[in-house]
Amino acid sequence: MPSRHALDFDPLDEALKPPPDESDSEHAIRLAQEAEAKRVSQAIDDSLRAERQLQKKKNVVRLLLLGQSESGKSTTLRHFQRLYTPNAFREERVLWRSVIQLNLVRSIRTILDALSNVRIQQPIDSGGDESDDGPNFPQELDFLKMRLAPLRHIEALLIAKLVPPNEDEAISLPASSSVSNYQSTRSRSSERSWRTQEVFVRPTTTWKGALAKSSRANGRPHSFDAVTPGSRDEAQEVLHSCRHDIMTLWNDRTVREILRKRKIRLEEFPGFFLNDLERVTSLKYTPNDDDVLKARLKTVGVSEYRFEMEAAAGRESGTEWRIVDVGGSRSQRRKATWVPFFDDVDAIIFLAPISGFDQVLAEDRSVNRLEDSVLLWKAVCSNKLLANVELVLFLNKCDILDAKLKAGVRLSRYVRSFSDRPNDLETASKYFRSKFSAIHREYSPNPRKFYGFCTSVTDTTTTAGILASVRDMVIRQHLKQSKLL
Ligand SMILES: Nc1nc2c(ncn2[C@@H]2O[C@H](COP(=O)(O)OP(=O)(O)OP(=O)(O)O)[C@@H](O)[C@H]2O)c(=O)[nH]1
Ligand SMILES: [Mg+2]
Repeated sequence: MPSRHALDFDPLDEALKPPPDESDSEHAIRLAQEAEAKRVSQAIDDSLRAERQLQKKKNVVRLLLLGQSESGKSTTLRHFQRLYTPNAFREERVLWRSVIQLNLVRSIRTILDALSNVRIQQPIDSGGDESDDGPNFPQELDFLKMRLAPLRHIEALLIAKLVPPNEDEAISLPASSSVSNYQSTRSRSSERSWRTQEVFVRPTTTWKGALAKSSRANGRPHSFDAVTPGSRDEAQEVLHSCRHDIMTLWNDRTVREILRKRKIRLEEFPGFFLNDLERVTSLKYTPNDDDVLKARLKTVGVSEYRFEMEAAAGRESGTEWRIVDVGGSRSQRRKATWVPFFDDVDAIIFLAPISGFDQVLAEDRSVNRLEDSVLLWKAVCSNKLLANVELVLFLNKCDILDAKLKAGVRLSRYVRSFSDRPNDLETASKYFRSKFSAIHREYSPNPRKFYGFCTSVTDTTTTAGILASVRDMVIRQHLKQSKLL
């Protein structure tokens, strides 16, 4: 058993103990020395912490996605996920089924509402050609509408599934609009009321998690089973049972003619799946990569996606990427939302959907989409906080621009300065590129290189190559900035 003396004795205490005969002045000197030693130790700790933070900063690449609503920011983010964290992307694909179902249901409602307004106002004809099945159509339409009525219930069900219960405003934001499309319908409030609703989710509410939870709440054993292929999914069952009627509606010549007359080009709407009906309404449907890129879910707030490239190698290994995706509608662009992310960003991908030259903003129907993009680009180029940030411009939705021009829409009608140039994709995209490049040159506070790409970010093949070039450029810029730190 240790002696009492051994337990009480602490050699460290003994060594640090003030000498028994310490004078007052020696006592004061000793206290001052101890305080100085504490200060030095604190300074070393602080410097080590700062060094660690700097190191951390050096290993984080920050990329910000900017552009107006529906410009393709979230789609570009999903592309990054698909390319650089393919396993995680593949695992989450199945969760997009509900979004795609909702996109489809909304397209069907667009058609039905467009038809009901025609019917109220005048008997349906097919462009003045009275010989067609026009006169019988209203009655057939009524039957079709009746048979498609369960889709309303499905829509409510899907919204409840995607949006958390306390998110009242989650369906109250406006949807896509084309100038000519809405000119003729502006006064019809009933038609507008539903079309001006777009489902959005806040990244912070993690809708993917909400989906998983909702299936648990239904008493099912597996968290993702509501969306697991082969399992029971009420929305999918209803869509499957309505598929013939949906096809009849979408493929009807008179319906197409009415949509054409109303200048409702559904194919150009975000979240368009009517051309994939057979596949998307099948009971075993699981979204593929293209479907996930085509699905539309508006962003409200800010979402940050962090990842280390799964195939990271060499100088990139250990580098964490943080891609920030913001909501692009006007209410989302307030300083408080966007500007905090300008701070230590390495590069910005700015998306300008050049197909929007004949469309107005969903949130402000007095503003042309192209004009809005140009003004936003000017503001980003001239922003002093971003003076040393590389700007990458995606002139996006080139596929839609191409289709529009091929369909005979004349660019010069909306963009006078385009004048009598050939009305084709190549000429138009070159023209826009030179305009955006001139703004970049003129408004950048310091000279910087212009990176401009014509993109269709829903196209997996072409976008993969472009994102690889962007990735290399961003890494170079990041290394340059790190050296300056
Ligand atoms: N055809 C085509 N569709 C595109 C293209 N880029 C994006 N889309 C579609 O346009 C819709 C809107 O894209 P998002 O990526 O959600 O737009 P966003 O910029 O994130 O919009 P907010 O979240 O409202 O700010 C989606 O349905 C996309 O699939 C493109 O180049 N071509
Ligand atoms: Mg978005």
